[in-house]
Amino acid sequence: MNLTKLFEMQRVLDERIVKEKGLEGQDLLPQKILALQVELGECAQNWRGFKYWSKDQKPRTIMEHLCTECDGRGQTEDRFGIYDCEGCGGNPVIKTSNPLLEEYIDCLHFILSIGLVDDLYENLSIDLVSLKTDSITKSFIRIFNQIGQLECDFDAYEYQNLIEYFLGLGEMLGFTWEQIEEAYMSKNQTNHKRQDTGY
Ligand SMILES: O=c1ccn([C@H]2C[C@H](O)[C@@H](COP(=O)(O)OP(=O)(O)OP(=O)(O)O)O2)c(=O)[nH]1
Repeated sequence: MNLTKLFEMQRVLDERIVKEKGLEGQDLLPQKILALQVELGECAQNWRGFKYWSKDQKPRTIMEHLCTECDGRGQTEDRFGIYDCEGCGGNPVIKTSNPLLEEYIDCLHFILSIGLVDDLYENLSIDLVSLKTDSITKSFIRIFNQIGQLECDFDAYEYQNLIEYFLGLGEMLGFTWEQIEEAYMSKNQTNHKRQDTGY
């Protein structure tokens, strides 16, 4: 797991956002902390395993995106007959995505971004481990607590704990490091494209 490369990519993205939004010199740490809490909540929402009151506790790991030209029917119709849709050629599922992984990756962006504040990440120990608890629910709670703890004591010790519990959560959710890295690269690129198009 090479976090150095991800920190460098995150730095480029963050500096670009700050420049393009005219936020130079502003302390964005509170916003980043809250953004991480929100994304972590969205990640839990897509995991769903804590919803003991519901029959539907299945993680949202596959979402089908349907062709908009035929509204997912695969076919179009006119007065002469029914034809395969020109947009999708009759295969209306144009892509699938993994909402749970995507929310985890948004969290990773903000965790890296927080580590870049005051160069906190430079004091991380080289041997990062992944820390687990005895359930995914408790890992989510642990990470929420750890974010609060880091907000009180903004130091490398609390930051390292946050990363290590977050890495442990990724494993407990079934993600490999290769999957996480690839998804990070892809979302990082999307975030750049958003800046290109004035998001
Ligand atoms: O300084 C920043 C600010 C944002 N991001 C990234 C993190 C995350 O990948 C994305 C913001 O989250 P999301 O993609 O969910 O955007 P949103 O604007 O919150 O989405 P929505 O409009 O769906 O609420 O921007 C950074 O990397 N650095």
